Amino acid sequence: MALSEIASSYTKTTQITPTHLISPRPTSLHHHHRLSLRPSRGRSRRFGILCSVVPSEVQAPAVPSSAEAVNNKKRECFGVFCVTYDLKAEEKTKSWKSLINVAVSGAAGMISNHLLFKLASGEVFGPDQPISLKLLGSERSIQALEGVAMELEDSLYPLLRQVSIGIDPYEVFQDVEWALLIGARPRGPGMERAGLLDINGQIFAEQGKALNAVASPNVKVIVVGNPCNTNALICLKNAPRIPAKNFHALTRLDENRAKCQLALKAGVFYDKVSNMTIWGNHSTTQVPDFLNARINGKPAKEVINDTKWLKEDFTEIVQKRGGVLIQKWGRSSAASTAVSIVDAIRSLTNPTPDGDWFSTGVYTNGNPYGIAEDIVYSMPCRSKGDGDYELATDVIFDDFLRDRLKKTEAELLAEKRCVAHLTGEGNAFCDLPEDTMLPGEQ
Ligand SMILES: NC(=O)C1=CN([C@@H]2O[C@H](COP(=O)(O)OP(=O)(O)OC[C@H]3O[C@@H](n4cnc5c(N)ncnc54)[C@H](OP(=O)(O)O)[C@@H]3O)[C@@H](O)[C@H]2O)C=CC1
Ligand SMILES: O=C([O-])CC(=O)C(=O)O
Repeated sequence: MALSEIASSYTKTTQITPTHLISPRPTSLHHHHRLSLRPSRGRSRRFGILCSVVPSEVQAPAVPSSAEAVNNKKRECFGVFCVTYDLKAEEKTKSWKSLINVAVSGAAGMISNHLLFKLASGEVFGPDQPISLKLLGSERSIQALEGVAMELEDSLYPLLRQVSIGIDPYEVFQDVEWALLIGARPRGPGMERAGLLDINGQIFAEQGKALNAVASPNVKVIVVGNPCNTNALICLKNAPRIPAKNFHALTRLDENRAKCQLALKAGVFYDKVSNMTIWGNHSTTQVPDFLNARINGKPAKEVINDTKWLKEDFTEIVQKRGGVLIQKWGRSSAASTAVSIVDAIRSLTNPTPDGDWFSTGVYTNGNPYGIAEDIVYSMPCRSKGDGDYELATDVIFDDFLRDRLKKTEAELLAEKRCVAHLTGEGNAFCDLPEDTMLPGEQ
């Protein structure tokens, strides 16, 4: 069924005024006060049109001044999210699945600005999958998050049943079935890689603890914020209740970039490229595997027949694509990263086409490739479409590939030693190789 059909298939039936559901906007005084405090629990704001049907999650509003009260009376809920729809009365929505809760951190950032609208449209989880978006921000971004929620409102997505915003992961991650962890501090001038690992590691340690405490027990977690492999490792180590297998570091953008380059070189459209593995770290040591990649079902090496280009140019182009883009755009890939997050989710929620596989950074725990255990390393995976995956075993290796796999493994092991204080493994010891860089750094 087309989304437009679904949209026209139900009617607004009830106007409600849930004064108890949405806290008043903070005054600048409130805001200033909050800046000096650790974010407290109970402060997420709901923008959902379903807000009327989940009374167990209501929260008490802050006590406003009388002037504020008058003001808030007029704007106690955000337009369309103050209206509820009578889903039960509508025949077509009966075929919808039950609501899923999806958390997005860094929700006011650039990647999220593309991703959220894809999630809300149905293109990610399907046209019969209503969705609740739970947006995690910070004191810095709370106003911007309201703006994001307003834009979501104005988009009139029929499947978007609820939007809530908050700054406390323990609240935002409540019952989430997917957590897309995008927010992370960018590396500033003069900041050591070790410093970046520590600062972002602390964010992901806290978010891991929060997921452990309140998320759905089988939540799937995709870590995007860099350095994403080690952030994912920190996150899963802080969430022992959740299977380690459920944590992913996003390397799908690298896979997509690699497919594009092979297609360009071979003079084919990129849908002809399959079995594209990115091995290892989402960094400049990542290994885009041209040995196992296929073009029109044939080994890429046979179709391209230029080993020098594959070993040197192709590998480096993919490793540094993010940096070149930053030089052109003045900021890192946002739209294509959002697309690759969609691809990553869809690869786990749809069966992998026969013979093909996809790349994702996963926890190494009994892998058949001889890669060190207990790190998050990107590998070739297949899914039945149930959210889970298995490692592909029909993979070949040669000396060049083995050598590269070791190098990216060494980098990840060094990153792991550097964050031992955040994974519960003792004192950190940072001896990062000098060439350790994000794809966006050059
Ligand atoms: N794995 C991959 O393939 C890719 C990963 N990335 C990574 O994704 C992340 C997000 O990128 P993008 O959306 O473009 O970035 P933006 O700068 O647009 O947004 C990042 C968000 O991170 C949050 N943040 C958390 N902690 C801090 C902090 N200490 N200082 C500043 N901001 C902070 C901010 O949100 P708030 O204030 O709400 O916390 C901000 O909105 C980055 O780490 C980037 O390197 C980017 C491209 C590809
Ligand atoms: O380094 C960055 O922030 C951007 C990045 O990961 C990429 O483009 O692959």
